[in-house]
Amino acid sequence: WRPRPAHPFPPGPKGVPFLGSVFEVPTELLWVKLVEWYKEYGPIYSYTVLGQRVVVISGLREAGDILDRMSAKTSDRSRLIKVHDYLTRGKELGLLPRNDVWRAHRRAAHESFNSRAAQDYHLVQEEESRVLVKDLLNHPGANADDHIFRFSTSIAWRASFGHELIPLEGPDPSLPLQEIFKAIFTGFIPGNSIVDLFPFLNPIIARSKFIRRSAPLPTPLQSVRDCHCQTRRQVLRRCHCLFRQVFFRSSGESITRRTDTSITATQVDGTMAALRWFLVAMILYPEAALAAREQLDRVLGDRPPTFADYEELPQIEALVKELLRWRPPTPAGLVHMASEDIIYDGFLIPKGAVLMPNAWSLCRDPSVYPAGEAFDPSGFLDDNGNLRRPPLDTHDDYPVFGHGRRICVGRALAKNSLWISIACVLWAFDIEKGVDEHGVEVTPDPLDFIDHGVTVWPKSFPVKLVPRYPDLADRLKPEPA
Ligand code: HEM
Repeated sequence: WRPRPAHPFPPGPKGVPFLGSVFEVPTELLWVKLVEWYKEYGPIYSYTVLGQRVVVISGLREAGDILDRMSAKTSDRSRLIKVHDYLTRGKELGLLPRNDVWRAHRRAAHESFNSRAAQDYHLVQEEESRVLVKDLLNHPGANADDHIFRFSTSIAWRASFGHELIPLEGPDPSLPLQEIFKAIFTGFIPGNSIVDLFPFLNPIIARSKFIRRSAPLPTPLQSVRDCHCQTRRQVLRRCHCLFRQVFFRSSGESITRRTDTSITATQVDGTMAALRWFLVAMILYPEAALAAREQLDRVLGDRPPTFADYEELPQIEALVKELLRWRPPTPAGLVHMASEDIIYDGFLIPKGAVLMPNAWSLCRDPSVYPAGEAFDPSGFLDDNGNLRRPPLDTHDDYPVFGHGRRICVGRALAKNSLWISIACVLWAFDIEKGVDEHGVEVTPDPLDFIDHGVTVWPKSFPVKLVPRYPDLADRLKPEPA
């Protein structure tokens, strides 16, 4: 028996006794349901799944109040047993509870990826973007998704482990990661695993080798980790990467052993999703591509962009912001957990409640982003064509990277990867509709989503990239020093 709380829980769907909303919460495209409920219950609502209260936050002001300003009480993570205990064996930074181990990992990752440190990866990102353009030029038959995958994993691999560039055709040490990402991210969705729905089963599962063997991950995860361990010592001394930072400046080997694939998984998936949506947006909204291209041509003439051009190309940053707003790669956000009881707007958010920032709705908060469903980067620019001052609670107009003490630690690196690759592709190509195997032109459907667990991608579609310069390959060669 528990005393009736003095404050009510946030309103929301009632579900059925004991089970709550377990039958209403989908295991795929979760945010679609969250948006539907937002329209019915408002920016703060809650539901339960098997006794677990989930509070969904869909307004920027509310997210700022609860997840940023009350971060000391709202930056824990609920324990996802399947992913944390079995798939990643307690080595996923993003899943660690708010304890000293998490703080040490977070510090190490921050040292390596804060906005100043992220500049150390500029050369890698510029090189990778030129390789992306070159590959798109030389392999027009290959699926654009393959190029985007190569680009995203290669940067992640180099930034995290100091690896060499991963070629489009050739040995790719990151391949096992694809399988790992899918399994990890699927496990992130609340209610997606039996052991998380019925935690009392955990002791039985923990003792049963037979049941645990059905978890798909340990072998590839182990092999990827072993690969880092072998190459790490040789490459670390001559590269700039997260592991070097951690290995030589922080608490050493114990942390590197623990951090491994988690950081790579997050960055690859988010960047990949965003670049796929970029191609969709450029085909459906050619006027946005045109505005950015005019600025590129005016500032650069016919040479490819570099980070030195950053200040003079606000159109590109506006485009990146709009891309992440229009199609947030993680539309249901990543959940936090309340570590204390909180009273907010007269409602009780109880200790242990799962806090879910509904990124899809946050990115469409009408008080700040009136463009809603349309793709319009000009909303981020003032009358003089400069970036507008970001409104309160938007994290520089990037609400997509999360909140409070859990805010994405690699956001500077991610933004830079998107900025330089988008600038290079727009400078190099006209992006047009491709044709299917019957020669029929295909218009990508912006509402055809592929659920990849935490991230959501557009369904694969053909795209035609028309080089804007006959001597594009020559123009990509680095200038002689
Ligand atoms: C477009 C690309 C990316 C997107 C959309 C994205 C988004 C996110 C989001 C929504 C979170 C959860 C924040 C929260 O709990 O409030 C997160 C956490 C995290 N991100 Fe990213 N991210 C991206 C790229 C990256 C990159 C490039 C890195 C690493 C270099 C990275 C590393 C992490 C880590 C380690 C966490 C967990 C932080 C913690 O729990 O303390 N992410 N990211």
